[in-house]
Amino acid sequence: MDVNERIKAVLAEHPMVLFMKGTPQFPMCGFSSRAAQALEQAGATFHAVNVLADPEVRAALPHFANWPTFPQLFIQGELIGGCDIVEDLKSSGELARMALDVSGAVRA
Ligand SMILES: N[C@@H](CCC(=O)N[C@@H](CS)C(=O)NCC(=O)O)C(=O)O
Repeated sequence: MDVNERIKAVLAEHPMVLFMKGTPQFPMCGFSSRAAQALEQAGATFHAVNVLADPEVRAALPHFANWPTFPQLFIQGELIGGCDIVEDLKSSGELARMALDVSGAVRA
């Protein structure tokens, strides 16, 4: 499976995916740490992919998503954005609503 197929497979398997540097428990970059924290504070259940552990995904995702930096949050296969956008969505309450919608979609 090539790297784009692997990215698509992760996005198909998990409704919320955060591509980040490090893990939510051990983030390796402040931006990734803040995005993961915002998701946790919003009550989101998300799948995290450590791009530092997968150089192929790290190199391919900016082209795949047309977004140059990490972290990158995807919801139901669509790019939502990076740390700034995730924090804005959390502050407005929208991230919690999106997380609820996703969990409802999983239950349905
Ligand atoms: N303002 C950005 C900040 C993210 C950012 O600048 N990330 C850098 C440092 S972690 C990055 O991914 N650089 C490219 C790379 O390391 O591949 C956001 O909202 O996510």
